[in-house]
Amino acid sequence: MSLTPKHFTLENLTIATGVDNDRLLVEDLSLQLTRGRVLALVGASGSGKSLSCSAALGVLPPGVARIGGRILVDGEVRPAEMLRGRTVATIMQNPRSAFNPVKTMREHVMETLTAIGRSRRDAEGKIEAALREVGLDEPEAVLGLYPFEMSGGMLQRMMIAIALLSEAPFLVADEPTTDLDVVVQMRILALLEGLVREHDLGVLLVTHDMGVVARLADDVAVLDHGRLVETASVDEIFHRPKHHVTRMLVGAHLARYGMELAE
Ligand SMILES: Nc1ncnc2c1ncn2[C@@H]1O[C@H](COP(=O)(O)OP(=O)(O)OP(=O)(O)O)[C@@H](O)[C@H]1O
Repeated sequence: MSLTPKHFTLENLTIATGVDNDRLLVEDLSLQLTRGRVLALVGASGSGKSLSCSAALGVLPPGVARIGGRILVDGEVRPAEMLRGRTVATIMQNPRSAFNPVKTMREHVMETLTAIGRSRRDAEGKIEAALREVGLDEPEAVLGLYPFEMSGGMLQRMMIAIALLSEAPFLVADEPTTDLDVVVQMRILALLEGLVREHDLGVLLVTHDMGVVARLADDVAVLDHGRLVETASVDEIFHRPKHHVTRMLVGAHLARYGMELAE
């Protein structure tokens, strides 16, 4: 595998649960992330977006298993667990639940770096720069804070800073702005947009918000009941949606602005 991989691929992923894994939750899903591009994964609640992310990160919940498919980096098959944190970083929906309430930000940063086998000495000089880059302007003070001393927006910035420090070329962002108020949402989206460009990140962005898709995504994959029903550029998805689920998602978004989909 090259040191700076270009592609992260989920190939024919099938995820199941139940006795003998007889209930399929995600079926034959193939997606490809490319450096410098944002792929939005959209679909109704329960369509399998989060489980697909978890499978990509090798962290499926107990009782749920990947029963088919593989993960490739630049065409080479890799175990998801080996990639997590090193090749693929993650930011999640509820930043508060992602942090241990009795640990400071510095402890979180150090733990993450240790977990992915990065030298602390190498990273030490980069920590303050990473915090500044995500808009945490007083890094020394922030590193001494506990989660309860920080707002949701600050915690999300911190989670993004930790992802940056891992220097992973790919990022899985599962509903990264859902729990934030609208003003903070806009700021976090602008931050992510800049970081994708600056660090040439390949991003899988899970969202139910087509406004976020319009703002950040280059490409869109639409899931319905665990199956991929449409993949296209963001422009195609908004102007020429084909599948009825895509049409419904885009139509619902336009309706918020008093507009309708052209027939
Ligand atoms: N731990 C679990 N055990 C069994 N079934 C699960 C588990 N987690 C999720 N599921 C089921 O898998 C399907 C997909 O769930 P998933 O959370 O991936 O959907 P989603 O598209 O992310 O939904 P949302 O937008 O509501 O987060 C759903 O039918 C859900 O009930």
